[in-house]
Amino acid sequence: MKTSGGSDAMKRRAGESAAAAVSDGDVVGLGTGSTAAHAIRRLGDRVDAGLDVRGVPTSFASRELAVEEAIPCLDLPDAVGPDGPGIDLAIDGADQVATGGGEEDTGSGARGDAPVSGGALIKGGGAAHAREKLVDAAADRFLVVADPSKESPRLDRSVPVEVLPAGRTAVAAAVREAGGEPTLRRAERKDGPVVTDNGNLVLDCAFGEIDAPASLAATLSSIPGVVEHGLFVGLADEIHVGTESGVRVDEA
Ligand SMILES: O=C[C@H](O)[C@H](O)[C@H](O)COP(=O)(O)O
Repeated sequence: MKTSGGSDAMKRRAGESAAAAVSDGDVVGLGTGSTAAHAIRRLGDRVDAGLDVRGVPTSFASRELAVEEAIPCLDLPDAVGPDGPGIDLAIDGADQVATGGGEEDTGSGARGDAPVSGGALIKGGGAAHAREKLVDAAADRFLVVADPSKESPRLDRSVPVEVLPAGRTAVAAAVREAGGEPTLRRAERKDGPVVTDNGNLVLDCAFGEIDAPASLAATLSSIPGVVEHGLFVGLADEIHVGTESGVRVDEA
């Protein structure tokens, strides 16, 4: 599984804190990335100890880890279909977490019409954001797990945008039109681009400081050829931040 910056001990504290919020009988969205992996491993320990849960993986990698941990899995369509149990909570990492400020705006991706300030996220460093957004948005509660290196008053990292392969030049042009600079994500250990679990490509789009994440989310969602983007606005309920000495839990 991909790892990123930040101390692994802090990521582990965050993951374990979120895993502790899972109750017997829950259906749990299993996020992707090095921080969510700690939550999945702790859930695996709890399953070993007799906890009855079912996981809904957000990627090939999180499914592999869940299988390794003997966590029974459900596919998303079965979990949220008419006869499905739904998803009680999702636990997922983030590449950047807004700690506050920004315009109060709403748009595509926001849950309800709550004003947006802190808690907006950039996700997709592992190119898993399309399925992550489906699972995280479907959950009754979405717990973000992070270390302090992810926190920022304003979002300013590049926004991953998953695109249909045939749409990549048209989407890139539309992103430039919207003030962004798109870069096709290239694979590190193969010649050529990163191909997502869904068979698509990723454009990492630099917009500088993002003052109005919901407005930008709506703009990106409206571009033909965009499958999903990594701005998660109005979705997070709690942020579990692992620190040097423990865990801080913030309401989003
Ligand atoms: O596509 C990947 C996901 O959005 C990850 O949750 C995100 O990149 C954070 O990963 P990590 O916990 O490894 O920093």
